[in-house]
Amino acid sequence: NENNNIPNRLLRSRKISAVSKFGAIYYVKHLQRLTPLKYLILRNIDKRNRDNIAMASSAPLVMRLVGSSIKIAHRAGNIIRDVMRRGDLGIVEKGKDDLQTEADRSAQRCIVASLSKLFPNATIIGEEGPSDLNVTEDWLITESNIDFLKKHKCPDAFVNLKESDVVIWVDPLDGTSEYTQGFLERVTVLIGIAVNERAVGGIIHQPYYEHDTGDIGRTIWGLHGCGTGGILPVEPPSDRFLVTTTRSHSNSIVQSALDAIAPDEVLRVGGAGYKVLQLLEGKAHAYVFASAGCKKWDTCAPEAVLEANGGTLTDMLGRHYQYGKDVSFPNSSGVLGTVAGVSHDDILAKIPDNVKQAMSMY
Ligand SMILES: Nc1ncnc2c1ncn2[C@@H]1O[C@H](COP(=O)(O)O)[C@@H](OP(=O)(O)O)[C@H]1O
Ligand SMILES: [Mg+2]
Ligand SMILES: [Mg+2]
Ligand SMILES: [Mg+2]
Repeated sequence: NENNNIPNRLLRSRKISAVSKFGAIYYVKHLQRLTPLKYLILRNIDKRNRDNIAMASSAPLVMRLVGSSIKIAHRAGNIIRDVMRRGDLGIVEKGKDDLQTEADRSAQRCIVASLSKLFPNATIIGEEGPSDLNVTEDWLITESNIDFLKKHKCPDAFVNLKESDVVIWVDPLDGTSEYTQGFLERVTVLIGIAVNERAVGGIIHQPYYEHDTGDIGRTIWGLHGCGTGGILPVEPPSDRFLVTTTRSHSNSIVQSALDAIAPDEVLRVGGAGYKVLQLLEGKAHAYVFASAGCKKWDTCAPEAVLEANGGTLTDMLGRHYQYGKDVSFPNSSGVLGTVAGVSHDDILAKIPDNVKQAMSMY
């Protein structure tokens, strides 16, 4: 389980490092307290810490992007829980059915400040617009997930990737409406990595996911050519066809698409990130949203994670969205996601012309 207490952990690793450096002196001075065995253990921990720091800074760019984003999304999740615990959500209405809270603002500041410090030449676009990046040390995450870096090799396609070719799409809190109404499990933090217009990497952090052990929060990642982690994907049932869609942003076109597909059951839940997690967990076969409401930051990370696991995410006409730095934000032709093993084309074929027309108007 990931350690939430970053300041303490830093403190501990600094202490260990100091003991290791001055170990000989410490050993002479505190003979009774620090046995040779303890000293050797501390020195080993220090060496491991230093190896990890070296690995985190020398790994290929795309691996550092994913490794750091795993840590950063986790920190943003802590901020989201802190705001809720304090109770004052600071809700602002950005537009119709479109809220922003203190958690959206603070989580974005933490994510964008951390990413821009680590990757100054990448383009970073956050849902909440330009943020004040002058944040406390506590919100500046410079660590990387070492486990990810150690266990995975950089896919060949990204070996020569340049920072200036990367666009990072940040949704600091996906499912704001659910957050304000207490459907907390559906809240996610989304960090999507785009290269050459395509969503290739993504992090979906779920701050309120409850593990059987009682621990809270999980982080799912996906990278093209590398697979997914943080979740054990489950296949959906073979005897029923289940579709997931919006809870709070439905309209008649959204409903026509669902009627035409005629699934055995429609799950109405909030959050683009959460709906893709439902696909990976075998709770639904398809995510169908025939509306222009989602934006690039809603789908970049979920698309990359779903596709890294063999699924597909496109618009309602079967086209992949473009995620370059100059694209417009709205996903104006809707969202269709399918899990590995489900035919995307079969579902596309069922979408009626009036829906397709409405989705290609922009
Ligand atoms: N009609 C609409 N107006 C504004 N935002 C919309 C929208 N339809 C979808 N969205 C955005 O798309 C995301 C997923 O929507 P839904 O939960 O309805 O499936 C939400 O992201 P945020 O919560 O990050 O703003 C939501 O705001
Ligand atoms: Mg929003
Ligand atoms: Mg969102
Ligand atoms: Mg959001």
